[in-house]
Amino acid sequence: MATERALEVKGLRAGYGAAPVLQGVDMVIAPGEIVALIGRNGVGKTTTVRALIGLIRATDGTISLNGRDVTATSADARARLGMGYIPQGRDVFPRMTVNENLIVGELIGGPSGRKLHDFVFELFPRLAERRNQIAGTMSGGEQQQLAIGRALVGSPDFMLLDEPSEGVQPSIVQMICEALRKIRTEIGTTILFVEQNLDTILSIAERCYVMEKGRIVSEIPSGKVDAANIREHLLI
Ligand SMILES: Nc1ncnc2c1ncn2[C@@H]1O[C@H](COP(=O)(O)OP(=O)(O)OP(=O)(O)O)[C@@H](O)[C@H]1O
Repeated sequence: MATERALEVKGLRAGYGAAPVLQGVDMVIAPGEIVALIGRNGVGKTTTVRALIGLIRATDGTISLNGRDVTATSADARARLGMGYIPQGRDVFPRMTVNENLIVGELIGGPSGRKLHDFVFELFPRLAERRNQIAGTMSGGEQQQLAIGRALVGSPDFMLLDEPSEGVQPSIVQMICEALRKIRTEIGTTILFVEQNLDTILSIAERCYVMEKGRIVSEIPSGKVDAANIREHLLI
């Protein structure tokens, strides 16, 4: 039976070595929601995403994906259970072509990955034109599109993006926002993204979690996501 909780995080604590960063993070995201994680610099947004996908270990608390406790599983296992991750700074394979990057992503997605390969080219026609180009020679915006495409062909139920608009020119940011909306509408993917760019948040977030000092301190609910409510949480 489908769960009403794509992601449920309870009392999550994590950090780097002896330095705790997350001090008990709680969040619940419904299937198909698009949620922004916002907050000032250094409050722990990237650390939250890295703990959710399993790149750093939880020292306490639980993470459940579609009702299944994944707290103790590896990043690789979480990817196979449906978590797709687009890190800050893109991180595509720079010496491979666009096509080769997508084929590597398909290894996680299995048979449905191949169909999504074509969908990626529909979402991002620029990638279709440049399918044989070496990824490292493309612009930052094109590499961001490819990073999203590579995660998408892994056929994730749940996508996590860390500052997808960072270093990307505004016209491409709009295209990326449209693509994320389309991914949700056409495939039903749940999306959590860390973002500092007000326009991007206003364009796609249905709800926001506000983070301070390693905790979620408030939520901007659906219908209240506007510039006045968000701006105060974005200042450095
Ligand atoms: N690899 C690391 N080793 C040790 N401390 C780290 C490491 N990465 C981040 N930190 C520290 O963890 C805290 C939270 O950092 P994090 O990157 O999660 O914040 P953030 O909210 O994403 O900030 P920003 O908006 O600047 O990216 C900061 O104090 C940071 O210095």
